Amino acid sequence: MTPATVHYATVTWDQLHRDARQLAAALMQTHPPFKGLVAITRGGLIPAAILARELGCRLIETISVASYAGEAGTQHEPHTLKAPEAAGDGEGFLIVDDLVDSGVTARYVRERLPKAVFACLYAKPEGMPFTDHYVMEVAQDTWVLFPWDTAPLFVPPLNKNDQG
Ligand SMILES: O=P(O)(O)OC[C@H]1O[C@H](OP(=O)(O)OP(=O)(O)O)[C@H](O)[C@@H]1O
Ligand SMILES: Nc1nc2[nH]cnc2c(=O)[nH]1
Ligand SMILES: [Mg+2]
Repeated sequence: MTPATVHYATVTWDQLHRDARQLAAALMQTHPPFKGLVAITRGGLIPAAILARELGCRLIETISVASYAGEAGTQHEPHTLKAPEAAGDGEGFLIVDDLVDSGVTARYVRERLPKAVFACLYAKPEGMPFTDHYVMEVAQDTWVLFPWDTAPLFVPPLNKNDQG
């Protein structure tokens, strides 16, 4: 994301659950049963839990990827904090993340699990080439606010004289 980001898209728990179930249905139609899932922490954890329940998968691996800024003007460089040992080269596994934005995280993980299928809930155009499945496209200049990023807040009424 660039500093020019101006739009936000709020995703509720209900919406996220519906989208994850829709993704599960699409995956069941297009792939044989998966041996297991690899959740990209942390954002992929809750989508992976919902998919695991729907797909009947009990083997859940994780890969923890952290990104840090490179030299000024260069793309951030991911590195692995925890490798997905149980997933081998990814054959028979489904990689799960919440979204692809620049695609840097997805590309990095796919290089390490070249035979795995990749799925996420939301995809921005730059990240789309790096995912096999997604549920909804989001504009590149939009920041997705997940339910775990937000909390309900009091909003004053438009009529400031009625603070009821
Ligand atoms: O396509 P990209 O530009 O790489 O962005 C997408 C990644 O960014 C977020 O994770 P983040 O690294 O912020 O960590 P988190 O999952 O722990 O919140 C999100 O969960 C994706 O994993
Ligand atoms: N929460 C959140 N994390 C991100 N990481 C990269 N893009 C996004 C986004 O749109 N929303
Ligand atoms: Mg993430």
